[in-house]
Amino acid sequence: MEHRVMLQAAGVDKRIGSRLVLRGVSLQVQKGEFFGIIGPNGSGKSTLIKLLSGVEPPSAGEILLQGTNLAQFSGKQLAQHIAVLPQEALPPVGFTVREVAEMGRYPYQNWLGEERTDAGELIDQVLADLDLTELADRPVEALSGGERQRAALAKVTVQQPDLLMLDEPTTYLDIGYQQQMMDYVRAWQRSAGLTVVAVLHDLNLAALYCDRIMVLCEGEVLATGTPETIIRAEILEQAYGIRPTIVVHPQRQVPQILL
Ligand SMILES: Nc1ncnc2c1ncn2[C@@H]1O[C@H](COP(=O)(O)OP(=O)(O)OP(=O)(O)O)[C@@H](O)[C@H]1O
Repeated sequence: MEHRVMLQAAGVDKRIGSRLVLRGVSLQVQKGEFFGIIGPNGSGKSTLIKLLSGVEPPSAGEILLQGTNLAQFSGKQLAQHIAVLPQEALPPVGFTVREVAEMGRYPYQNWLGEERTDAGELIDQVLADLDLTELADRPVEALSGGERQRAALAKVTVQQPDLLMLDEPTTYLDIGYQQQMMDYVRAWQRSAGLTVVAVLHDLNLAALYCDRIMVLCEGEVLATGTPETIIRAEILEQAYGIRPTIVVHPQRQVPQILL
């Protein structure tokens, strides 16, 4: 059956020790949507990404991927659908850029590490698209932060997921690389109908790239909506305790904040 909803969470709680870190979180991400999650430090964003990607189970509630509970997928099956680009996208040391990209094929390989189709061409293409051809044989520990982030992006691209999750993907990047990375993900979203769920700290980036944004605050959903409805002084004051000035981006017509 064709599902228009890619990912759904219903009444999700997460308890860590004696603390309820997430409380009654519900969300629906449509296929092909760019969905942002924002919120102050410690509000539960990374924890939510762990649950949404199936790394950890919720303590209550359920999470469905195209209508099927995440708990019903094996790790390898899940990896054919969902790729996660973590905050510290530092691929393991001792591997070359090409080897790191090849790891993205893991969900399609049998226990001997063999794949039914040859992914060599795909890997070459992705390395070229990300400007990594020249660096393909370089060990990842000999890369700059921005290059390493591109190597990590190559790996998740080669994984060919339907759903890409980003946890603060631009944390260690300068503004040039931040924009490059977000543009790359958006181009992929538009060309392949990729669904994106991204935790973003930068509210201006969130407003520029997300179709909808959810605000998490102390483990609960404060609001969900388009950038225009979310990036507003009242909501940001409630979430972050600041009252920024909001202006409209002169070219893109989305809200941007000034501190
Ligand atoms: N393994 C753990 N043990 C105990 N507490 C934890 C653990 N993981 C997370 N927490 C707590 O859960 C809360 C939410 O953490 P989480 O990392 O999800 O927040 P976040 O919104 O991603 O924060 P940040 O923006 O700072 O990355 C925090 O109070 C954190 O201290």
